[in-house]
Amino acid sequence: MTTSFIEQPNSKLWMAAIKPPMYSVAIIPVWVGTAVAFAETKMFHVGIFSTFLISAISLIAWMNCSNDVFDSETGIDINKAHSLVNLTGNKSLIFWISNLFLGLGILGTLAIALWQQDLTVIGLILLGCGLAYTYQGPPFRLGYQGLGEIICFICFGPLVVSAVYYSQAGAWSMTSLAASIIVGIATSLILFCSHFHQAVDDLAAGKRSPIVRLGTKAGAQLLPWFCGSIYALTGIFVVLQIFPVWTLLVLVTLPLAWKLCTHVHQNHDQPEKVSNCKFIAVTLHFWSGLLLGLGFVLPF
Ligand SMILES: C/C(=C\COP(=O)(O)OP(=O)(O)O)CCC[C@H](C)CCC[C@H](C)CCCC(C)C
Ligand SMILES: O=C(O)C1=CC(=O)c2ccccc2C1=O
Repeated sequence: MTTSFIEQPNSKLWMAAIKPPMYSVAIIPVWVGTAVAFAETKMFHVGIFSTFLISAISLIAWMNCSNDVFDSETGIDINKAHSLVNLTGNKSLIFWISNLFLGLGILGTLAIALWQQDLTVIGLILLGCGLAYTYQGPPFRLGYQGLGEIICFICFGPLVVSAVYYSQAGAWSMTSLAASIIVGIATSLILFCSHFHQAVDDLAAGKRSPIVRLGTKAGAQLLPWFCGSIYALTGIFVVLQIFPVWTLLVLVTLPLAWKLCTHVHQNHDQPEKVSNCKFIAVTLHFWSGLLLGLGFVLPF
């Protein structure tokens, strides 16, 4: 079961509701897309980089606030003390705050489009926002059908990394597409891990997450393949000379991936023990993304 309403102090619940570590999922695609663009064009537009970073953070805030609003309508968050809607008791306030973040995120990317005199970036981000809405918003709620990981991969991988690359270089790149696959997988891994401790509540609320569909044991067995694909693909892209050899720095995160897989393997059916695996996945995503980007920038 998820956290009960009486177990934790309010400040802890607010931190859990705001989810500060989760904002690294906004930073990494912007960093990697920009690093690949710098490696290929030797140019770096600091204004576009900073604007993209602020927009991406606003869009994650939109996703997280609106997630609590939409989940309050299905009853799935009834036991979730760290829901912003449950904490404030004011769904419409959280709804309007989420819209404010969405507006900020879109305005930022619009500014980049105007800067570039090209609507490509705003087009890609609007597509990402539309897909993100289908994950949790009515009438779609595709996350409830177990499609969240695929949506997450497309949005945080090819869509956003390509948009960031384009915002810097004004063109497309095979290397950026290859890098986006790694970022997309590492981000979907976070969402996948976030379902282990919620399997019982999700099943009761009719949410067929991949862990509800597979069971926690099969989910734990799938995890090493999921993590392994990050390293295997990086190696393949280096051998194919799509990535510089320095991107093998990603291998430094292997102990973290090992920690994640063994922790989930041992505790997959114990919600209170496995619940922190999402944050191990966030750490893995952050360091693998940081080192991947560094691998592109270091040769200069
Ligand atoms: C809110 C998300 C996951 C949480 O879902 P869940 O309902 O399981 O959570 P709780 O258990 O805490 O209730 C994130 C889902 C991500 C989504 C599939 C894709 C988001 C796309 C971005 C908005 C696109 C822009 C990204 C930016 C970096 C430019
Ligand atoms: O609250 C969560 O579980 C998640 C929030 C979030 O913004 C995100 C973004 C990208 C991948 C996964 C997740 C979450 O799991």
